Amino acid sequence: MMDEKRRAVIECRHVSKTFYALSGDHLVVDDLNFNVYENEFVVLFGPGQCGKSTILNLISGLEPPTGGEILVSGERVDGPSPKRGMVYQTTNLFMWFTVMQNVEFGPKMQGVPKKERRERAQKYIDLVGLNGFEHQFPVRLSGGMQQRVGIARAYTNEPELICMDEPFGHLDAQTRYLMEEEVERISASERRTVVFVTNNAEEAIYLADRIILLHNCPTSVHKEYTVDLPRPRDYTSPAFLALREQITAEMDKTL
Ligand SMILES: Nc1ncnc2c1ncn2[C@@H]1O[C@H](COP(=O)(O)OP(=O)(O)OP(=O)(O)O)[C@@H](O)[C@H]1O
Repeated sequence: MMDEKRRAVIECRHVSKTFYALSGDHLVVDDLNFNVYENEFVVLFGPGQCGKSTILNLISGLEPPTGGEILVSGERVDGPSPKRGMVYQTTNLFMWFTVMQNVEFGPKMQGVPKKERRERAQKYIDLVGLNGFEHQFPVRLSGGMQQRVGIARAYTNEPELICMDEPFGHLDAQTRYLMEEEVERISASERRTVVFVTNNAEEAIYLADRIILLHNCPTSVHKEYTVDLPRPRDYTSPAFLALREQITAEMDKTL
């Protein structure tokens, strides 16, 4: 069960977001309220185009809300910050940099001395299973390996919060399962506060401490589920399948 005394890393309070355009205003987020607690793995789950990426962009400070406020570690978000790491569906790696250069880029920009940032980058390269690939260029790596680089890059900044926006959406089913297991393993050994976006119920249940089911656009919190199945989870266990059925049926009500 969630211990409400834990420190809130994210506080979304009455958040709304409207995109203004000549063709008409588009209300995408409407009175969104939720907290995410320290070291919690929260999955934002909802139908396609409901506004999940928009919420992550608001939390990471890439977009300002039009109403309400978002606090991260008690401070109002008013722009992007290296304290909030992002992992995207497309890896956005620098193709002309090696794996090591990609992973150490964040600390380098923050002026972390070379020895320290190399050690830090190596720790996370090892953690994601890319030991031996430090000097390869991303183009030589598979999609799953490129996502590992993206994850190592996010962790190497040692952010207080990592946002992952459908990071395995482009991967084939088998690689996706493998990467879900990898994220499970990484977050078991390196606890972080993670907000992970998906529209895949299985992925949500496999990874989440808590699932926030979102309404269709304009989005807000429809329902929350604390997932207390033992880890690593078994996709085929009766409890897993029952929860999947329950959440999928509930999602149909949000459409
Ligand atoms: N910069 C923008 N300007 C105008 N409309 C936008 C902008 N960004 C997102 N939208 C609109 O907001 C709605 C929600 O988009 P968003 O990408 O947040 O949904 P999503 O749930 O992440 O979708 P998916 O599951 O397909 O990735 C969509 O209708 C989209 O067209």
